[in-house]
Amino acid sequence: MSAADRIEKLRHEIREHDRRYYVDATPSISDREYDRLLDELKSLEAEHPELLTNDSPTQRVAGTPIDGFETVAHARPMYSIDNSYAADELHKWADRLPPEVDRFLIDPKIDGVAISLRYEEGHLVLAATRGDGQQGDDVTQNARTIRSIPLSLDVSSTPPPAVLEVRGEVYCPWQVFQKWNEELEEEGQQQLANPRNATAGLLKRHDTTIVAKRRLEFCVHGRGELDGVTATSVTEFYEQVAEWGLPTNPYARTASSIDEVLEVIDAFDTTRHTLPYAVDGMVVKVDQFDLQDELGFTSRFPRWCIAYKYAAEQATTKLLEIQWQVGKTGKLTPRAKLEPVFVAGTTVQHATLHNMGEVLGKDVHIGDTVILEKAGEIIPQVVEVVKSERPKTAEPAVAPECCPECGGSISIEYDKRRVHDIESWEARVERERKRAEKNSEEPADIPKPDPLSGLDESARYCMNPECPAQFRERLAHFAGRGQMDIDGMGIKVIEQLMEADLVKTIGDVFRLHERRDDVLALERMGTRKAENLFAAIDASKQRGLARTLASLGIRHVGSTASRILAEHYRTIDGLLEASEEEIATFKIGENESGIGPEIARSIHTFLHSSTGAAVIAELREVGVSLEMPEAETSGSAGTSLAGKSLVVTGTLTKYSRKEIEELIVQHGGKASSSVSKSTSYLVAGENAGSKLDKANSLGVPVLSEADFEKLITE
Ligand SMILES: NC(=O)c1ccc[n+]([C@@H]2O[C@H](COP(=O)([O-])OP(=O)(O)OC[C@H]3O[C@@H](n4cnc5c(N)ncnc54)[C@H](O)[C@@H]3O)[C@@H](O)[C@H]2O)c1
Ligand SMILES: [Zn+2]
Repeated sequence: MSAADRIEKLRHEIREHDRRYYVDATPSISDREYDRLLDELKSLEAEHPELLTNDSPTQRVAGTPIDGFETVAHARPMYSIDNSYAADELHKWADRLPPEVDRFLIDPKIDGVAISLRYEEGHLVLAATRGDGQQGDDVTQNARTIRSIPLSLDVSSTPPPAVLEVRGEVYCPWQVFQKWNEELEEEGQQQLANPRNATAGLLKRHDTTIVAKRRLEFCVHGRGELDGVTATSVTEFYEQVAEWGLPTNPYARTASSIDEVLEVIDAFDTTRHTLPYAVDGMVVKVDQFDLQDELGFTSRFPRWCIAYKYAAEQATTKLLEIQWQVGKTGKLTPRAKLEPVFVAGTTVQHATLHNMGEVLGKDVHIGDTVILEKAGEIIPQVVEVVKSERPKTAEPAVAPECCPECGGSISIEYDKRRVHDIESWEARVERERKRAEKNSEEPADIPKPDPLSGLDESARYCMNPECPAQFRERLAHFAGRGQMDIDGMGIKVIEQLMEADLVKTIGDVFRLHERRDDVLALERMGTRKAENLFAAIDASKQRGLARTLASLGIRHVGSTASRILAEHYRTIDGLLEASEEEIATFKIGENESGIGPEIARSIHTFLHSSTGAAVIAELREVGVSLEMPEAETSGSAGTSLAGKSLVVTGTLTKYSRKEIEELIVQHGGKASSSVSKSTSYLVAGENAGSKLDKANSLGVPVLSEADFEKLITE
């Protein structure tokens, strides 16, 4: 292949990865692999400067604004940061700086999403994502739900500047990330690769209540347009914004030479593993603003700033076997069994391979030497196969043609995007033909997508409804923590119960006490343990509709969806009467419920299938509660303000501005800064001024603090 062709191919591939990464938040390759492609392109372009074009991915900040959000131009562009992986790269960077630079600021590189916050006269007026660096998406409504982003600045010690634009990182703390992934797993959905994808995916959601639920955090790390800010260095700037109530990273340090910088970086490699959020490197900045301004920017990066990325911890080991595990929905997941190896603090013996498409894509053979990586991810990943070390006897991986546990038949799913591309091809060609005809042009060539192949396989399912492996996994889920919470019914006991033919259906669990002697006859059971088990089973009958639904392991119907459904329909009969369409479209106040067609189809199909009907009948018969207790509402504060837009003005006695605005959001409302016809209420405190006049003239209802409290406690 000629250099020109290779360059074109790389650019095409990189753009495709950029789209997956920045727009869809579902990357298909690791960052390391991506960086390798970009490096190859960079060096080819360096060898062939005549082929360099300014639309090359090496020449611009990647990312594009997303459909459905308003696009906003940044007052000052938002750049990416040049990366380095080794000490000598940092030295090289420092060698190019003017000699006056004698102070660096180093702060942790939190692995989240860059955002710009604009405060005018102390009030948050705009939150925007980086987008392509020149233009981003207006995500103000989503940003307002993040608790560490003040809606107005704290001006008790320093008055606010006319304009304060801070740049910073929105991120998803480990705890939130883990809980979220557990929920996805429970719902049989694809898990999130890392906290950064989680954050990126969430910020582009249109439903602020979903965003509010996940508790993202924010931390300042840079500046945009400023008017009336006196800081002359990053250090001073951080101090100043902290006074206004904006969070900065407590681990920011200064150093006066690159050697000192490297010491800070080294020391932090240990600390970072103890933090409640993901840190993948350190960012080194020239501290003084005047020197930063003098240095300026390249097309993609500031010259006064560089990121040092810690190497993801990797290890090399041998892949012994591929095991196919059957999940509760029948999904078969390939898992690599490995020669035990120590990586990032733990001994690893297994790594996930996700699906057959990925196994084929990585060309995994049994007996291969593989490189494992534990980057931000908790579960180690097989990054690549070392082909040069492949033994002659190595066998290519094959997917099972039937369920490895029950022999049941298999159904295969393919990458949805590819299926769509293929199915829509003719229509796209036709559309282009019509468009061209109208403009009397030649239609552009829309290449026919390749047919589906094994590489596109995204999942494999055992279709046998009586598959014992599926039942075992379903039962473990049913009895598990957060679902029916049946203490003493772990996987081992479940296996024993199934083996002794004591439990063949979920209803059997609740009839176990009728077979006391058989239960007592199980190995390692004993009277005490059995009594505890019976008591736990009995107690679980009162968990209520939401938890019972979630415990059934219906695809896409996890704890969140179950709670929303239970709160809306109150009883199983209410839910049984609802049509699929009704379930997909009912509203909470004026808001979307968050259920949507996919969940609706799944729950409706289940409830009206013979299996589903049988499960419900059994649960009723044994006395499991299938109602939502009256007193119980959702974990969030409530939905009394759902779909309402509120403006707060004047001085309040009980709440700060930030507190009341948080309350509004917690109760499902929107806190806006200006009164218009669409404002639902104006909450007015002492000395309310022009906003009160405007509300009165527009006929917007005005609430006192007490009225407001009544509204949210109703
Ligand atoms: N896997 C894929 O398909 C794929 C595709 C595209 C990009 N990527 C990856 O994305 C990365 C490029 O993304 P990028 O342009 O956002 O660059 P980056 O993540 O390497 O670094 C720049 C970002 O760091 C953030 N940051 C965090 N803490 C900071 C601090 N204290 N000070 C300043 N900034 C801080 C800012 O948001 C800034 O935008 C590369 O590592 C690449 O591997 C992967
Ligand atoms: Zn099976």
